[in-house]
Amino acid sequence: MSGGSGLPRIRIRGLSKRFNSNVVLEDVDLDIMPGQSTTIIGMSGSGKSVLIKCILGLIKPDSGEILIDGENWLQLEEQELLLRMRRIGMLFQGAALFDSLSVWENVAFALLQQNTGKEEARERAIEVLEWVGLHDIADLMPAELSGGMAKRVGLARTICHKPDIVFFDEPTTGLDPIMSDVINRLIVRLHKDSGTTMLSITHDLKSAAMISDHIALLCHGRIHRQIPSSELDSDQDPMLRQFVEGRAQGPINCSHWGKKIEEAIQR
Ligand SMILES: Nc1ncnc2c1ncn2[C@@H]1O[C@H](COP(=O)(O)OP(=O)(O)OP(=O)(O)O)[C@@H](O)[C@H]1O
Repeated sequence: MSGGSGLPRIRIRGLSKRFNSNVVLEDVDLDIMPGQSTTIIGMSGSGKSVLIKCILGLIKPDSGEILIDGENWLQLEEQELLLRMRRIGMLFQGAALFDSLSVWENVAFALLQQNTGKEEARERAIEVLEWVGLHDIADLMPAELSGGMAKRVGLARTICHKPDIVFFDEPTTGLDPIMSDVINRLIVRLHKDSGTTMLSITHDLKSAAMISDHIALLCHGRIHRQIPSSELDSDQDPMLRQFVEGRAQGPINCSHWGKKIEEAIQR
């Protein structure tokens, strides 16, 4: 399904979410155009996961709009939302494979849910497993996989049903630098070959620069700055620089860490 020229595939307006007194998102605005790959970066606890969970309908925001191809998903009935979710792919941080299903059944999970025949689903699963370099493990169980293999199986599962929009939650967390590079390269290839719209969250700046064409800094509950990823090293915004250079001191308010830590880093 096309987003149409000029219309963002994902448009977020005034999105706010608090947990009791903890204000996590406060008036978040974000546009992602069709075929764009955007990565949200930000400190631990800045609300990156909460933002993605709001988009996926896993957390209900307090206010705001989430428009996908111009349609407000927050106003959809559950059944309608489930139908729309078929167009979405999601790679969770820990790959989140089902232990009781074989690798190919995990990969083809969305297809099997959509009543695709078993043989056709297995064929497609093996095709995407080949794409991630794992064609010979279709009948293994998740417990038999290494972390890097599980991540690649998770990636195969994310794209098996040919989604229009893909979300990546920390795609390289817990992987060694070489396996991280493999995953980054697969994501880049996916983006190049399919033109899928992508939204990722990560702490890994190398990964962010590689897999995305735009980078957005989530800070103090808002998208503070959005830049082309090619400008990550040259952009002079003080908060962005503090984050990129990994400095504890600077304009990003770290008060939620507690007074003791603040005092310690001032010394
Ligand atoms: N279900 C929840 N109930 C209460 N508080 C929550 C819930 N989910 C998240 N939070 C709080 O929201 C804030 C943002 O959490 P979130 O997981 O989105 O951060 P993050 O930017 O993804 O961090 P990290 O990079 O460490 O994964 C944190 O203060 C967290 O404690």
